[in-house]
Amino acid sequence: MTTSSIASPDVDAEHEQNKTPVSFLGPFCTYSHQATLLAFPDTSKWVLEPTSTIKEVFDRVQSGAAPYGVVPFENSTHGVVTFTLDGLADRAGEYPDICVCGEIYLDVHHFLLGRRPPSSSPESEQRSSGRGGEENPKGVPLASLSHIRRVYSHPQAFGQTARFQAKYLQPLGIEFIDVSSTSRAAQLAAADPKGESAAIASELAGREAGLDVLARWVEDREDNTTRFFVIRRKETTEGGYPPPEEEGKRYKSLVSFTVPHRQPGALANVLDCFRRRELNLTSINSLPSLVAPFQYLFFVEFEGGREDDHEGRISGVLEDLEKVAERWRWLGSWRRKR
Ligand SMILES: O=C(O)C(=O)C[C@]1(C(=O)O)C=C[C@@H](O)C=C1
Repeated sequence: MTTSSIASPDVDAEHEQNKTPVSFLGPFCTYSHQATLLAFPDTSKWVLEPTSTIKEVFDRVQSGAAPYGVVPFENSTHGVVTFTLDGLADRAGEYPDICVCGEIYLDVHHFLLGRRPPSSSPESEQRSSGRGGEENPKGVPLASLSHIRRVYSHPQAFGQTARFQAKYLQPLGIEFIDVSSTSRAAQLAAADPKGESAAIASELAGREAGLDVLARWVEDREDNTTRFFVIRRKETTEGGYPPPEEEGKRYKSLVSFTVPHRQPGALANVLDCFRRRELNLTSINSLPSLVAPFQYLFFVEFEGGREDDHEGRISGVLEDLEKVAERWRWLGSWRRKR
């Protein structure tokens, strides 16, 4: 993917009107943008609309302003993305019509981006051996960082690069500043006239902002991957997502529920419904229910979908849930990608 193909979409207004909007956390070149392009690659059909927050993606999908949205759900290194879990939890009743209809996996490699120190030239860049031992090493600074005073990034990206920060940034007394996305972080670093700011963001975001690469592949693990959900309003078929596919017909589904708080074994009873129907669980998450302190809303994701429920196991488990959960909500099923 080149920066020009991703960051300078076709802006012919008349053309855009005939396309179906898809919302994602912007500005352009965020990881969310890159994931959105994987699921909605046909730019003659979809218009990709950046938002400032993940909440705004939920807002636009619920209101119908955008039939689809793409939101990061979990990262293989740092875990669940709480902003997205918040939207799916819908504890204020704002998103009654939102469900999940797809998933996307994106390999995430973070870069430290900023301005090279004034005295440095590419030739004088440090060439010490990093991961892999190649000429342009991974996970180590490529130039002195002594002029950097602050680093901007999204909290998830900070969480995925803790080892690099501890080894190379914290000893310099650098300040870490959370911002709404990694591309926003790159913009803020680029706007610093003194060149004392850096960002942890994608290579694309750095190129788009005109920043130098100060270190590449600074994530704690090379297999760092983020899984995104495609969300839509229930019943939306606009634009025909997901496209019909020959393969990949296996499904996953998501439900949320609360359990009677004072009843011993109440959570085990719900999980047992899935065991008895031989439905394999793929993730479990929880958030405070906000009904009373220390009561939780749970999310269970499992293999199988309403679309391929030939043996009635999904409809069966939902009937069982009705009996043992206090409240529950169907959040959708989609074709699994891995
Ligand atoms: O800031 C971005 O680039 C995003 O798209 C957000 C986000 C996230 O919230 O997980 C997406 C993927 C990476 O895990 C880091 C950040």
